[in-house]
Amino acid sequence: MSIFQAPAISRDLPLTWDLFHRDTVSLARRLKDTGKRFRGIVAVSRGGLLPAGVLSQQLDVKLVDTVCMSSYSTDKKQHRLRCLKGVFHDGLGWLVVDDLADTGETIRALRKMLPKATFVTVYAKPLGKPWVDMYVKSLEQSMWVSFPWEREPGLPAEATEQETDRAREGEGQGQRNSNSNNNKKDSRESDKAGSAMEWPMRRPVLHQIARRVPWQQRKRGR
Ligand SMILES: O=P(O)(O)OC[C@H]1O[C@H](OP(=O)(O)OP(=O)(O)O)[C@H](O)[C@@H]1O
Repeated sequence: MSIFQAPAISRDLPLTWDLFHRDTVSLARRLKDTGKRFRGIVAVSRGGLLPAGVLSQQLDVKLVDTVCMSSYSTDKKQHRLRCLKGVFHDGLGWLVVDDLADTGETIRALRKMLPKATFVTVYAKPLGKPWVDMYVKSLEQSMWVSFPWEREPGLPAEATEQETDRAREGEGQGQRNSNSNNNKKDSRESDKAGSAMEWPMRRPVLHQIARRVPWQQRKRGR
């Protein structure tokens, strides 16, 4: 497994719904220009759910499935990528959609599951680009992308993760955690113990890939 170097956070990219929508429609137009028709779309949950909805409309593809990926920290400070729900075909004729290819680890893992699929993302960073067939916008590796669905309605695009958490929890419950890295890590570790890990009941976990990137160095600059 590759070891990725630490990208320094230089600036954030706060995306609005409108900009995300326009970028995803651009992706759809480029896909249409290829003349390729897709029998179905696989959204990479969670970030791929939103672009998949837009592409489903734009490309008039009504068959939509998901693969559900989760990454979490281990005691050895490694990061593992786990497939909570996969699909059981080779991807022929399918379009796999995610919001962002950051280190490329997610798409790289999914290419093993769906070797014949076409992989697209709306945004791609340098380490992620080699793993996708098409993307719309290139981002610096150090950028932290704040997607609109990760914030609360009414908060500005520049809202921090802490501001989003406070808005979700309401007044009086105190600040959950002053460190946004820990916020995400906590939620991922709770994923590890959650009931979603029970899927699929009678099949082995499809992909367990060691993530050797220290959390602070990981995608979106978090
Ligand atoms: O190229 P990579 O380094 O693998 O990063 C890209 C992945 O990271 C994000 O998901 P995240 O792990 O934040 O999970 P989420 O979509 O459930 O929030 C994004 O939606 C991609 O799936």
